[in-house]
This record gives sequence, structure tokens and C-alpha cells, in this order.
Amino acid sequence: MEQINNIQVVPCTSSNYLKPFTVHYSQNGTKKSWDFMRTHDSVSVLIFNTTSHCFILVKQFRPAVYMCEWERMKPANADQQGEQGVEGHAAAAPEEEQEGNENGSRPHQPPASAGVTYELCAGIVDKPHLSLEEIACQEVLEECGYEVPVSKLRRITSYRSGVGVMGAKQTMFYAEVSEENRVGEGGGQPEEGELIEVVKVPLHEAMTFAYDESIPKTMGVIFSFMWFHSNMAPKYKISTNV
Ligand SMILES: Nc1nc(=O)c2ncn([C@@H]3O[C@H](COP(=O)(O)OP(=O)(O)O[C@H]4O[C@H](CO)[C@@H](O)[C@H](O)[C@H]4O)[C@@H](O)[C@H]3O)c2[nH]1
Ligand SMILES: [Mg+2]
Repeated sequence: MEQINNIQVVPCTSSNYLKPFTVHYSQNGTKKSWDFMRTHDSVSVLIFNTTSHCFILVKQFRPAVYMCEWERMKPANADQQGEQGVEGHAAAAPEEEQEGNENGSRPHQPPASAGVTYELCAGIVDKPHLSLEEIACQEVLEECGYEVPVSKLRRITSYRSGVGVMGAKQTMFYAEVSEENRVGEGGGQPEEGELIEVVKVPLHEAMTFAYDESIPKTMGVIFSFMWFHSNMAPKYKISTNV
């Protein structure tokens, strides 16, 4: 499992992934403003392995999730220190508590597992010359190691994610794969900093998995498992308890 330490929180002043803005506007004659983030749209893919009757998910460390846990576990009197973090200093527990333990992590620092989530294979839409389907197939190959032709993707639906802050569009696909389509280990692109674990969820455990709150996961996982249950399960003669 990952070791996360030397955490510093600083303002995000320039990013290839997100840009914060404030928009001023009038709604029915009332002046308003709203802070939002410009980000990329994305694609996600529910992958079902017909050989093993398992869903193929990815598991990865998400700094944003981790930092939410960090905030939650932060002692009440650390708020001032948090402010300092925004000025560019380490956002951490008070001075005398920064000794660290045998893992190099600080007291009140959540374990790395607190930031690891189960997700659908997914990727941002950042290649204008590729279709959503082509990007989806690339992600399936890079992250999960299955070669899937564009023609085998089925579009499930699209929706808006993070409507208060981002409002980006995510398009969800379904892909059936078999062991014959497996051409690699997956795991993402280490040169881009990706460190992804491929995990299998057996079909008969899918609904229990979806509703188990102790397993951190995205809404996409829950929704797509339910979509499968109502659209595909009859084909696989599955009886799952929703
Ligand atoms: N966000 C970010 N910040 C950085 O500072 C940052 N620095 C480098 N990167 C690189 O950006 C790439 C992002 O990877 P993907 O294209 O696979 O996209 P995902 O992170 O899987 O995100 C998708 O799936 C999520 C789960 O469904 C959804 O929530 C998202 O909406 C959806 O886009 C990786 O190469 C990563 O190394 C950053 N990426
Ligand atoms: Mg991804």
C-alpha cells in the first residue's frame, strides 16, 4: 500500500487540469456571482469480464479524497495552521505534534488507504482529435490491460458531475471483455504519475459491494452496477438482491 507523507498544501495558481473562476451574471434581474472550476469532460467504462463473470474496476490514490479525510481528522485547534498552509507552509498538525511516527506520517494524518477509491476505468477528454469512444478504449487498455474495439462499446448515458463546482460532462460506456482480450496488466501510465490497481468484483457480490459504505467508491460504480442489474442481468440469468 502507498505511503503518503511530506504533505504540503499550497494555492493552485496554474494548472493544466483545472482553472478556478468567478462568473458574475444576472438571473431574472438579480445580480449574482458563482465560483466555479473549468475542467475537462471525461469518459468512464463499466467493464464486465464474461470469462470470470466479474466487473473490472480500478483502485487508485486520490489526493482530493485524501485531503477531505485530512480535514475531517484535523484537530480543532489546527485551523490556524491550515491557513498558513494556504500561504505555502506545511498544512499540518501543530508544531509539537509534527514529530511523525515510524511510518513517517504525522499524528492525525489519515492512513493512505483513506484516499484510495474504487472507480470505473475512466479518463479525461483531453485529445481533441479522438472521439469519446476512442478515448474510452485507450483508457481500458492503459488502465485495465484489455484491448476492446470501439465497435464493442455500448453507450450507457451521460451526466453532469460536480454541478456546484465543475459541471463537467461524463459519458459512461459499457464494454464486455473476455480473457482473450487481455493483452497486458493495465495499471495506467507511470510516466504520467498514474499508479492504478486493477480489481475484480464478482457479479454475485456487486450489489453488496455497491452499497457497502465502508468501501470508498464513486457514484459511477454504484449507478453502473444498478444499470447492469436492470439491463444485462437477465441475459446472464443473475438474481442479485438490490
Ligand atoms: N486531476 C489532476 N490533477 C493533477 O494535478 C494532475 N497531475 C497529473 N494528472 C494526470 O492527469 C491524468 C488523469 O487521468 P485520467 O485521464 O485517467 O482521468 P482520471 O483521473 O481517471 O479522472 C476521470 O475519472 C474520475 C473518476 O471517475 C472522474 O472523477 C474524473 O472526472 C474523470 O476525469 C493522469 O495522467 C494524471 O497523472 C493530474 N490530474
Ligand atoms: Mg483514469
